Amino acid sequence: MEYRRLFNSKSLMVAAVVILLVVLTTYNSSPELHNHPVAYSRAGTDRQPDEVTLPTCSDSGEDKNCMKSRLPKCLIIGFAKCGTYSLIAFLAMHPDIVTAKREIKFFNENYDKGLNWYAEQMPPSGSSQITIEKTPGYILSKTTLDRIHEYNSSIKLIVIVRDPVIRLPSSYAHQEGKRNIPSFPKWFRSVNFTDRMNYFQYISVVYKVFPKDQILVLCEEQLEDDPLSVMRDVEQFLGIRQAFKEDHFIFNEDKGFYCFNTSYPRFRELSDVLRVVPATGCFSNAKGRVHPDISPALLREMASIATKYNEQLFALIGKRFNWTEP
Ligand SMILES: Nc1ncnc2c1ncn2[C@@H]1O[C@H](COP(=O)(O)OS(=O)(=O)O)[C@@H](OP(=O)(O)O)[C@H]1O
Repeated sequence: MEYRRLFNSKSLMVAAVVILLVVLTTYNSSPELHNHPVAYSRAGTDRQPDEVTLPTCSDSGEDKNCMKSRLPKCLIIGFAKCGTYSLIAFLAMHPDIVTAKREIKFFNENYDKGLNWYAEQMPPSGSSQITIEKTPGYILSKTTLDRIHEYNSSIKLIVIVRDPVIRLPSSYAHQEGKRNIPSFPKWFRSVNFTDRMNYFQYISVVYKVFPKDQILVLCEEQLEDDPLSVMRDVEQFLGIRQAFKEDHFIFNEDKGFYCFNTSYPRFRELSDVLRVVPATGCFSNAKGRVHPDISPALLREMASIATKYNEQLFALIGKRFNWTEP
């Protein structure tokens, strides 16, 4: 009896020590592995990293009903003040698309947090859905684009641009609430306006890092005037079914923009996460601000600076936008 008790307690101790050693070895083997994006993507299987955390199901197969956080297969990488929010919010209505609820800024500002952290920011999705994240700042740095390429070299990228002569007043209107902001002409000369009007310098880098067929360049003016046609372009680009219909969007005379058709079931499902006025289906007042009046002379000056960059852009992407000319 004594002998058996001794044996049991000894084997229990040995088992406990073995378990402890296994746990410690696993933990110490590569403490940064799970936090380092590149290390993570190389570790494990050869698959592209689209299946990371598993909060709501334990099925590792591709069961359609298995909802889990999946990494983005498409990013909206630029440009700020060009309709990026309206674009991603409208896309969220598509049954095959799931969108991150905010700008995650992973590849530029939060890269050290690791790919697991990035995945955790994504809402659950089914295996046939595509997760999209937008951070307009991604396009501004080659390092960021290289990181995206290393993360997933076959990722799809969407860039949305806007008449540069309108984008600058939009940036100004966004800051107008701040105290001591100078008049538009003074503000314009205080910022690096040539840089802000030159989309070509940034988009040409994207074309160097990624193949052409993985890049879609859209324009804000089309999104504003005909959101359905933009949604169709994205459906085609992503290779997903045509689900958007004319009556998904309703032009609101008061707002002066297209808004969601609030009677769509998916709108009601999403309305608490979208920044919209639930009653109208329009975006909040942060979108569609009143722009400052600009003198014809300053407009001409801005347009003549922008025009050479615009021509370079049109040649690069093989399409033209109807933007202000000098
Ligand atoms: N349907 C609809 N409703 C409201 N607003 C619309 C819409 N479509 C495009 N836009 C334009 O989106 C502009 C804001 O761009 P972003 O969302 O990229 O701004 S931000 O960078 O996220 O702050 C915003 O710019 P401003 O008009 O200067 O406010 C809008 O012109």
